Amino acid sequence: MSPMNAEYEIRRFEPAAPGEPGYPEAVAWDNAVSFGFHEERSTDERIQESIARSRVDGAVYTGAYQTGQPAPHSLGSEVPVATFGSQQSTLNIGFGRLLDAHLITGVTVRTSHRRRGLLRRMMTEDLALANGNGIAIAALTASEASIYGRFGFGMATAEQSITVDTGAKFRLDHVPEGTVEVADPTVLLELAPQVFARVHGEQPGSIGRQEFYRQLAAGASSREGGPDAKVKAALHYAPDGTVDGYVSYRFGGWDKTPATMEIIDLVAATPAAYLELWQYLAAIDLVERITWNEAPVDNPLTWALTDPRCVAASNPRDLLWLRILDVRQALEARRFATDGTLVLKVTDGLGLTAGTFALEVQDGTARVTASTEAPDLELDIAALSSIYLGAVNPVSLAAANKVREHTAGAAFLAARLFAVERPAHCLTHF
Ligand SMILES: CC(=O)SCCNC(=O)CCNC(=O)[C@H](O)C(C)(C)COP(=O)(O)OP(=O)(O)OC[C@H]1O[C@@H](n2cnc3c(N)ncnc32)[C@H](O)[C@@H]1OP(=O)(O)O
Repeated sequence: MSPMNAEYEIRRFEPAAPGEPGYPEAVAWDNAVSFGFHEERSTDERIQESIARSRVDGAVYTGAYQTGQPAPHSLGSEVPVATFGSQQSTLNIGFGRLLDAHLITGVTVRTSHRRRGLLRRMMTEDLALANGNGIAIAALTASEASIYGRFGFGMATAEQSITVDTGAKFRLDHVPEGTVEVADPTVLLELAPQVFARVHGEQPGSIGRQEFYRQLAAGASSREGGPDAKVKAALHYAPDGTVDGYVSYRFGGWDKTPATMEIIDLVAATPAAYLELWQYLAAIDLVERITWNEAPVDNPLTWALTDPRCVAASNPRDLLWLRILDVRQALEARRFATDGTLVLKVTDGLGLTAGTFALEVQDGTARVTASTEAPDLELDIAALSSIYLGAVNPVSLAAANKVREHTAGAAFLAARLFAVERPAHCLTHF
C-alpha cells in the first residue's frame, strides 16, 4: 500500500434515512460537500431534505476518511476529507435514443488534504467501477474547466446567459398556437417532470433530471437552500389542452433598473410552446427585461424576433462534460446522420477503452470492430467524447490539434456522421 493509500480509507455508501444507523455518515458527507463549495452551514432540516432528494435519485456517496488520529481540535475522522457523488441517469444521444449515463457530482477535497491525489484516486476507482457495471458513458458539469480533461472528459455542450429587452422592440414573428395561463407554482411538482420527460426524449444532449428540479421549478426549494416564495409559474397549453411547456420565474426587485424578471426554469416540449412562453414573459407589465442564465447557445428566440438584437448573450460556457468508458458500446448505441467508414485510433490515459476501432455506418447504424488498419483520425478519448453528441465540430478540434487527421477530409466526414437532428443542449445542471 502506498503511503497515500494507507493514510485514507475510501468508503462508498448509499445515504441512509433519518433514524437509520447510517444517517450520521450521510449527514457528515453532505456537510463536507457544503464546506467544499463554500456554502453556509446547513440546518438539520435542509440536510434532511438534501439527503431525501439523494435517496430519490439513487445517489451513491463516496468519501475519503483519515485512517489515523486527526489533529486535536480539528474535524473528526467521521467527516470525510474528500467527497465524490455518483448516480445513474440517461443521456439523449440523438434521434430519440437514451443511453444510460453515470453522473458524477459533489466532488470536493478539503483544502488541507488537496493535491495529494485524492481526486485522482476516487475518479479512477469510480470510472473503472462504472465501466465494469456495463455503463458506456460518464458525465459531469465542472466547477473549473481545467480539472477533468486529464481523466478523459471532453466538453460536449455549452450554455449562455441572456438578457432580453421586452420593451417596444420585442415582436415575435410567429403564428400563435395554444394558450398560456398563470398557475400556482406548486402544480409543477407534478407537471414539471411530465413536461421534462417529453423534452428529454427529443432533445439531444439532455440529461435526465434529479428530484431537485421539480422542487426548484415549484419554488419548494432553491439554489440558496430553502423554499422560494417569490417563484411564479405559467403553463402553456397545446390546442388539445395538454400542458406542453412551463416557465417558472421571479421578480428581481423594485430596486433593479430596468425592472427585471429572472427565469428559473423554462421547459417547452414544442417550438410553439417555447415561443408562446416568451410571448407571455414579454407581456408582463411593469417589467422591461427578462434574464435567463441557462439559455441554449443556439436559441430559436433570436430567429423568431423581428429585432434579434433584443437578445443580448453573455458568458458562453461549457456545461456538459462527457467521458466515453467503452468506445464500441457508446458508438454502437448511437444512430448516425449519414453513412461512411472511419478508422479511429483512440488514446486513453486511464486505459479504460484505448484502441484502434473501425466505425462502419450503414443506414445510420454503426458496427464497431477492433482494427489493424492505419487510422483516419487519431484522438484522445476526451476529444471523441466531445464530438459524440454532434455539438462540437471535429474540424475545429483538428485545427486545435485535439484530433490528428491522417486522411484528408476525415474530420469533415466525422462531423457529418456525428451530426444530430437538432442542436444538442443540456437543460440540467447536476
Ligand atoms: C463534478 C464536480 O463536482 S465539479 C466540482 C469540483 N470541486 C471543486 O471545484 C471544489 C474545490 N476544489 C477541490 O475540492 C479540489 O481542489 C479538487 C477536487 C478540484 C481537486 O482535488 P485534489 O485531491 O487536490 O486533486 P488531485 O490531487 O487528485 O489532483 C489530480 C490532478 O488534477 C489536477 N488538479 C486538481 N485540481 C485542479 C484544478 N482546480 N485545476 C487544474 N488542475 C487541477 C492536479 O494537479 C493533478 O494533476 P496530475 O495528476 O496531472 O498531477
